[in-house]
Amino acid sequence: MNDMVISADRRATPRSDIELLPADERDAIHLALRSIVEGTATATGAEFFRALVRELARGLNVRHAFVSELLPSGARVRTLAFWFNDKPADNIEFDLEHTPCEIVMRGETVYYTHKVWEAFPHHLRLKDLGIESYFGVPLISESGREMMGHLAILHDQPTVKEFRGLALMRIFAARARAELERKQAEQALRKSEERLSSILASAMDAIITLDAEQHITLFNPAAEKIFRCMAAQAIGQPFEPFLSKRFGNLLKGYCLAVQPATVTSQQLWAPEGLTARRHDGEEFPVEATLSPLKIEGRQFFTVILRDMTERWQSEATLKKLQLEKVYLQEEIKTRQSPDHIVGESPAMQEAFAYAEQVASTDSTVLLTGETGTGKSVIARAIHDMSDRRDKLFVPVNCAALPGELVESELFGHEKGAFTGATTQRKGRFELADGGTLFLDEVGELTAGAQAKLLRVLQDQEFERVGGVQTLKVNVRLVAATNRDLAKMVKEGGFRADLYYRLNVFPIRMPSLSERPTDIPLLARFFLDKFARKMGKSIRDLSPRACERLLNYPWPGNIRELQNVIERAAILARGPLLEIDNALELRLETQETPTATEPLLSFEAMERAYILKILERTRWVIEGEQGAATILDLNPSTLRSRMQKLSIRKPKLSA
Ligand SMILES: Nc1ncnc2c1ncn2[C@@H]1O[C@H](COP(=O)(O)OP(=O)(O)OP(=O)(O)O)[C@@H](O)[C@H]1O
Repeated sequence: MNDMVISADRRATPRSDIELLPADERDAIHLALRSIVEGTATATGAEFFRALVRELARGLNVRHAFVSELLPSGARVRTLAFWFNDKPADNIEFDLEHTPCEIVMRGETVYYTHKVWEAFPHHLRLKDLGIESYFGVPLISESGREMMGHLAILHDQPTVKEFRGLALMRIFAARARAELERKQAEQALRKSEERLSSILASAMDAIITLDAEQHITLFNPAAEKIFRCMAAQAIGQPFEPFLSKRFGNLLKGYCLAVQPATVTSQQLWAPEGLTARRHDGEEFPVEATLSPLKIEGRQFFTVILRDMTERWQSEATLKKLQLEKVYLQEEIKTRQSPDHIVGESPAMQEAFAYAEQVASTDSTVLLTGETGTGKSVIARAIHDMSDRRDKLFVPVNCAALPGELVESELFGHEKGAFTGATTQRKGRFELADGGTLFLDEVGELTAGAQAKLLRVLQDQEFERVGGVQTLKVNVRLVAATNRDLAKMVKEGGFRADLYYRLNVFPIRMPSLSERPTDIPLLARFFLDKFARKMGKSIRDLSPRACERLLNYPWPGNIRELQNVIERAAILARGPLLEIDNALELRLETQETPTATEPLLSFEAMERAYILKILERTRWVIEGEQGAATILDLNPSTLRSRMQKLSIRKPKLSA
């Protein structure tokens, strides 16, 4: 039988154990104690553990000794130092189950004076190695709550029952525990430092700490990148040169205002619009938070700062793209430009040749001509033929913009420039940068907008409404008007200087009546377009329709022709397109009375008009071609009007 002793008294005071020994044993123990103390005195960390097991084995005259650390699972230990067969050995890790160490780990001091292997038959190594005696002391944390590891000695000889070395082991277990606690604290600190430095290193934001004098004490890798300055250069330097004046003042004020007593609740979110300065002097927009920090009674400040340059740029690009998208969508909807520009008449060919010549230059073009003559079509053709064709063509109808908004629409506005200007907005000049701006109905511009437009034409620069920053653009201007600008200038309705600037290269679009040969061409072009769109097979214009179109003066020019053909195509039933009577009626209603014509009363005019219609319809009142349909009256209403106005069918025309 082996002799096993388990001491229940964990807190026995080892030194007093020694004092109780007989003098000769006490001396021997004191000698061993001194040699162990001297052998381990200067060592710390791993070196201490190595010295401890060595000195312990030598001092107590045993062959093996180790000190271990309990692993987190609680079921295994790893040696911190291992003395084996009278010499140092590599550390080992082992399961506690079926070992005397398992009992030690429950907090007991354990010793087996001989045949320890008999008590642990499953632990084959004990027998193999010829281990006879075992002594183990637990390492319990200072708080007494945590099992940390153990200190053990093993020997290949039985030992005496009253093995006094146990007192020594208790002394050194306390030392080993203190060293182990220090090692674990160091490890925890190292881990937390690693975590902190990996947070600092991986942070996208600059993290900077400042001391009370606002000198930099920490500068993370993101700060190095953002400020283009190495930490080694920045640390110890004042932070002020890295900030714009406004930000610098804000920081100074903040540091002064922070009350040490309420230090934790005084975080500051720096307002929008702040800028900082890179090491090379470049200023950039930032967002930042400032917070106070107390370390060991000393005041520090943390600045977390984000470079907003890219975000602002992306936002600006996004805004521009969104604006462009809206324009392009609008354009797709409204653009009715023909697949090709129809017109073989000399007048049209001449206008087109001018457009072709001027397209490749950056000259301002002024398109004049009656409404519907194709000024917008030519403006786009000039853009498409120019080198700017890959950039935007931005059409603006000046007549469609309310007077008070025209300037902000063209030149943009700053936030707060006027009531309702809640955000900054780019104008169409900025949008058209690199491309072409088409100002339709330019004669409708307000005086303010005329002045600004003149400046852009002269210097290619302007300010947004409410803005101070001068913006430069590269825009080609094409303007159009159906008004007589020269006359407007004379009458004071249009700036003369602007007129001359616009009139650099005028192209007059001929009216349709000036190019009758184009009428059938255009009519067929529109007929083909609408018939295809409506899925109708209309082969051609009827000869009568052609004649009618040629005899009509087209005050609304191509737009009107297009509308007439569309209407006729809707009504068409056969393969040949007919133009209904409405065209003649348009003509008659549009005829202006000449000065020699007598002025009639309303009733006399009504009578004359109804008569005229009746003559045209050969006195047919009802039906699709009848006078009532043309006059948009109920036939019985027309009859009663005729009766009232004494209109009777003449006998001759019966
Ligand atoms: N040469 C052409 N060939 C085919 N279609 C044309 C031609 N010229 C104009 N159009 C068409 O006629 C219509 C009117 O043209 P546009 O809007 O260019 O006239 P405008 O002179 O600018 O009119 P406004 O002065 O009223 O603005 C458009 O639908 C256009 O597509």
